Amino acid sequence: MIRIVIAGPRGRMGREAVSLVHRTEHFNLVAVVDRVNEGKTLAELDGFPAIESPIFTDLERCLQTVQADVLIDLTTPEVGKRHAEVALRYGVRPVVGTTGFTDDDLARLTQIAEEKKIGAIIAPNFAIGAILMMKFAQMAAKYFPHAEIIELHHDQKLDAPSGTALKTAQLIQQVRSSFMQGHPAEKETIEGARGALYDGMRIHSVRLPGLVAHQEVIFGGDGQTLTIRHDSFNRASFMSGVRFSVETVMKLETLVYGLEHLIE
Ligand SMILES: NC(=O)C1=CN([C@@H]2O[C@H](COP(=O)(O)OP(=O)(O)OC[C@H]3O[C@@H](n4cnc5c(N)ncnc54)[C@H](O)[C@@H]3O)[C@@H](O)[C@H]2O)C=CC1
Ligand SMILES: O=C(O)C1=N[C@H](C(=O)O)C[C@H](O)C1
Repeated sequence: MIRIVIAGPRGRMGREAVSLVHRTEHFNLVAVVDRVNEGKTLAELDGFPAIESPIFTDLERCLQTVQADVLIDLTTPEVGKRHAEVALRYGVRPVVGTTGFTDDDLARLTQIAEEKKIGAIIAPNFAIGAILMMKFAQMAAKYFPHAEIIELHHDQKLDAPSGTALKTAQLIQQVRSSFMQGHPAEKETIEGARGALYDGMRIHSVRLPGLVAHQEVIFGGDGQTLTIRHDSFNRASFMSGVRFSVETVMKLETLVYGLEHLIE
């Protein structure tokens, strides 16, 4: 039995994760961390099954009160960073889906995980199709070094570019020489027209109601283009990756950033 705390249970992802943990026989939801509702149980909140998991508004107090193995964090960038650090310090393995972490954040958390010799997973995307899309993009970049990333998300998303787009850009960067794409003399007549710049390649972020989570990587070569696209149409698409991460983090002794390191 893996004892789990979920932070952000009332969010779009958090609700799916509560349902996943509830229906998985060897998972036990020992508590949740919410912004409000201290002292209640999940069962008292609208739209949740009859789960008696206590609600805390502070992760430290939660981990001082309940015994947990894994923290699933699905909150906001600032909260997610703080939660991952607190969990590691309490010997609880973080599985973080929250995006918006910088390289410095990842380095600090990696150091703590190594000091504590416990596993942690920070996964910018839990959907298997998105992980394959990133892997295929990295393969393609060896042959097509000119790439632009277009990520498209719902308009309630806080961070831009998405964690997935940043991860994709890093994977492409690893297999191509650094260079600036486009015409050396190009000028934006409206600021931002060419998107964000990551090591010479452009990332474009679309935010619209109706979208969930989508990404296209377009590669250009001599007389041809190649487009690799992934679409998540609902948040259930992320849940097999959350389940896999919870099971896998129990066997790790360091921090892994991205599920592409864990799937064959
Ligand atoms: N890795 C992946 O596959 C995926 C990652 N995400 C990421 O997960 C995060 C959450 O996304 P959504 O569920 O769409 O957002 P959301 O806005 O629906 O949910 C966030 C929840 O966090 C809660 N929260 C805020 N501060 C808190 C605190 N101090 N303690 C406890 N809870 C707190 C909010 O009340 C809210 O319920 C985002 O960073 C998003 O980018 C989203 C989808 C997939
Ligand atoms: O906020 C979201 O919705 C998503 N966030 C993650 C990201 O930033 O890449 C994963 C997925 O794209 C959905």
